[in-house]
Amino acid sequence: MTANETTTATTQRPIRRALVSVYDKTGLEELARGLHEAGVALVSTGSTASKIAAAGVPVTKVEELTGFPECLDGRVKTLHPRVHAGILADLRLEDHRNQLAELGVEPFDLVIVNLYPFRETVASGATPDECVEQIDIGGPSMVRAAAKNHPSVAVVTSPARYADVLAAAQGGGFDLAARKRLAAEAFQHTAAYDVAVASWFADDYAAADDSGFPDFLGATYARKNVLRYGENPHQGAALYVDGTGGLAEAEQLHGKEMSYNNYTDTDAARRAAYDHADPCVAIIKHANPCGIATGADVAEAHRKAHACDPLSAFGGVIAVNRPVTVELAEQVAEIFTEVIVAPAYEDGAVEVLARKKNIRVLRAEGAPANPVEVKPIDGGALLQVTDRLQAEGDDPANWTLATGEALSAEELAELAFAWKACRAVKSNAILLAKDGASVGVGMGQVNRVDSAKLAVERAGAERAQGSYAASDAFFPFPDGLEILTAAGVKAVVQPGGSVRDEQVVEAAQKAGVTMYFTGTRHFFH
Ligand SMILES: NC(=O)c1ncn([C@@H]2O[C@H](COP(=O)(O)O)[C@@H](O)[C@H]2O)c1NC=O
Repeated sequence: MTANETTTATTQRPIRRALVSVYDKTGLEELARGLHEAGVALVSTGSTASKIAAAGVPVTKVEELTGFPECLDGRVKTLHPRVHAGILADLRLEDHRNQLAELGVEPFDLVIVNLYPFRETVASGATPDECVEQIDIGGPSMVRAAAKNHPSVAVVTSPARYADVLAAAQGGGFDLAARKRLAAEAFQHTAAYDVAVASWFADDYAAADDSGFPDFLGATYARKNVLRYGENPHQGAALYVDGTGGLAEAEQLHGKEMSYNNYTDTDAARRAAYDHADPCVAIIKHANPCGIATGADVAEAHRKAHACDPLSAFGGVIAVNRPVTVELAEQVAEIFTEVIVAPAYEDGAVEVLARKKNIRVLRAEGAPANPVEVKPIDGGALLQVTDRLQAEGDDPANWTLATGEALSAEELAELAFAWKACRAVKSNAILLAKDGASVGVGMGQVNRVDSAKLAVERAGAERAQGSYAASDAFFPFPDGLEILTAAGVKAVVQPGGSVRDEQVVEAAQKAGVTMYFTGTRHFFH
């Protein structure tokens, strides 16, 4: 016997008696049968006991144990000293063992509980009373008690663990290390459950005020992956999921492991691509677009997006708001690409992409859906409603013509594309577009003049001529706008609202350029 095996054997605790009380009855019959065959005596609540008995497995009802009926519509079943003393006795202590003997209480070695479906009940649109009724009280009490007493008791909260339970029951019980891990899982389970309850109270049922922002912000995340490193190799990093799906739970169909920067860029790419109703492709580098375009199909959108800035698109991250076709896959396979993400892939598309060993191919269903964004700051966090082009000023029907000739419907659609695409660019943002595609992007500059210069330079003289320009916030002076008009843009859209709007309008008028005000801005940092 090795030293390790000796430790395991000495900390193992045989399972002789188990308490089972589960809302989710998945796998219950097999579990009960297996435990019985391993010589484990079962004690159980109401319908759990009925189901075990119906499977032909001997079971003692909790009521027989406590001598007290389950009552108040199930609000009181297991909340009894005969149950909790049996879970909480520290069997390492002679005194506890003696007290149990005096009280005539038998200890439990295993507690298997899963809780009332509170979250699911809230999500179903149930009434407040129905939601309150689904707050489990007895279940978490047993789980927490057993987890606290892990030196003596093993606790299981998920049917996914039943196979381990049966193996342990047949093999001499869980050792201490396993019981500690089970206890850790159990506390995570009850913590997440309580956060869901507390959040519902704070956000919905008993909001402190009508600000729309709860006075308590709770969130629980489960680690999905440890990443190779963070933004830089000297930074450790890991991916956590909140259970709502989205990019964090995307299915990887091919390629190297996702990195921290891959995730942040892919998030930005999806945000950009799903802003458009038509088939759209966004190509992102360092969280900024080097091309966004719509097209009759995704292959056309990709050709147009790539043409915006082929130099920068090298090593980019591509998001598509429709299924990837074989035609698109053939195009992407020609270009060094870090990641492609889409809601689906047509037959054969993944195989084409997989010709490149390293490209990460992800499937993430649906548009990004987080209703709020939380940004950590030193000592706290900022929370804001997610910007999803939901403002009045995002609809061209609500724009004000500040100067120049009104655009035709087709031209207005071009300017509206520029406005939406500009939203995906880090501030200060200027974006020039033509034929439903970005042609020049000026991003992340600390003054709007440099952003305008960058956009014009990237577009080049020919593409800038007759293009449609968008600015994510107002021009504080005419200088930024003048760079665009000098490059020959056809029309400009911007929020307006500067104290010098008059001068800016005058400059556009002088250049003969149409300018619309949206009254809405889209800073993005
Ligand atoms: N009140 C209690 O004493 C109590 N004890 C256990 N429960 C829950 O009752 C459920 C199982 O009940 P049943 O076996 O009747 O289906 C489990 O989800 C368990 O967490 C209780 N219910 C709610 O608090």
